[in-house]
Amino acid sequence: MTLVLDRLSRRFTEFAALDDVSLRLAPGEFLALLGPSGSGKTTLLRILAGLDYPDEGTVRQGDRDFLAAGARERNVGLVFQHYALFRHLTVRENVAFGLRVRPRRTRPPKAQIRERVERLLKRVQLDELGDRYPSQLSGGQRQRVALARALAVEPELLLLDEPFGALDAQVRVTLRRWLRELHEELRLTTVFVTHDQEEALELADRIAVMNRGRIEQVGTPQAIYQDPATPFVCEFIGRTNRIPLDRHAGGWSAGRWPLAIDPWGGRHRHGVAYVRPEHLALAVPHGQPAWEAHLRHVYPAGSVTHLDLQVADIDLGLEADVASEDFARWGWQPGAVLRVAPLQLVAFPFDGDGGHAVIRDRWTWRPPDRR
Ligand SMILES: Nc1ncnc2c1ncn2[C@@H]1O[C@H](COP(=O)(O)OP(=O)(O)OP(=O)(O)O)[C@@H](O)[C@H]1O
Repeated sequence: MTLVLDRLSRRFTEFAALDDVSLRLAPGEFLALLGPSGSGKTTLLRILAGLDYPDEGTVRQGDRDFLAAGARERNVGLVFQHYALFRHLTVRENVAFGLRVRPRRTRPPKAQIRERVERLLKRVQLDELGDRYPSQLSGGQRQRVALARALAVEPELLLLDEPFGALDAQVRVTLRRWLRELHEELRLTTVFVTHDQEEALELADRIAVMNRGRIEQVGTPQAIYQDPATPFVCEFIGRTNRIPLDRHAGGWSAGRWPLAIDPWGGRHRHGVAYVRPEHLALAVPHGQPAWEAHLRHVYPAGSVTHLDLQVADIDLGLEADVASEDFARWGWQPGAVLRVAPLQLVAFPFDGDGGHAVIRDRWTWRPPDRR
């Protein structure tokens, strides 16, 4: 049943760790909470787990007041970054722990516990290592044991707080793909906390981007990347170029490059455009509007080449990405002058005193063939 989080706030002394957060969690969905350190991700997860309570707001599951239930009654499985495995118990005993400590009334018979543990060990691909102790396992293996232990109690909600945060990059990638496959098999409602955007983009059905205790945007990974809703999301997800825009008598422009229309009907004077490195055209024909950009550095990175450009006209350095094959064909060398223009962008005007972006006046521009 859908879990409805409504207007949650949590303050620590004067500081709002969560500030008016609302979110719906559909059954079987994999939601990533993504945000920088201190943005409130763990606080939100702890509230769902029953380890902390909000000062304001509700969490409901149908008619049920989710927050009124104790941590045990909520039937959640928890995995943290730092493996909280019992060192003196084997892998098998660790996985069985949550079932063994149940009151007799709800505890399954021994044979059933044994059978469930074996099934789980197979599922997390550790059936050969059941007799080992945690100290005899790699970090990745320990996290899989932690996950098996969380799954053993057959939770309705799985809460994962940076479960792969302490592992090296290669193991992280392997485990995240494995977790996604496991999720597709089990379809457990899952909330996954991470500050690693690649992890969130690859794993999640939807991402909630958090900043300073608030949710900036909730959406599919594609929507978050293609249609960022706020300047924070533009800058936090992926790489981007931030280009100031100004309105003159002749319309809006960034230096010599003009916007085709006035998106804000004359209401604003200044704004900012965000352009991803892959959304810069680099060989705009003469006669079409473009900036002249000096190619300062070239960074080959396999199939893609990153270019570091300097545009004197707007006094900005820009990053551009180009397919390495195309780059080789063009034969540019550092020092070359390229004719550069945005292919698509997201723009926000600033309010009257020029201080804050006006989020509701967000404007996206794509050429017709990219809409
Ligand atoms: N018990 C507490 N007492 C006081 N402040 C707290 C407490 N718990 C969290 N905070 C503060 O609330 C803010 C949000 O913390 P939280 O742990 O939710 O962030 P996070 O997004 O999970 O960060 P990280 O990625 O670093 O774990 C932080 O500024 C933190 O210092």
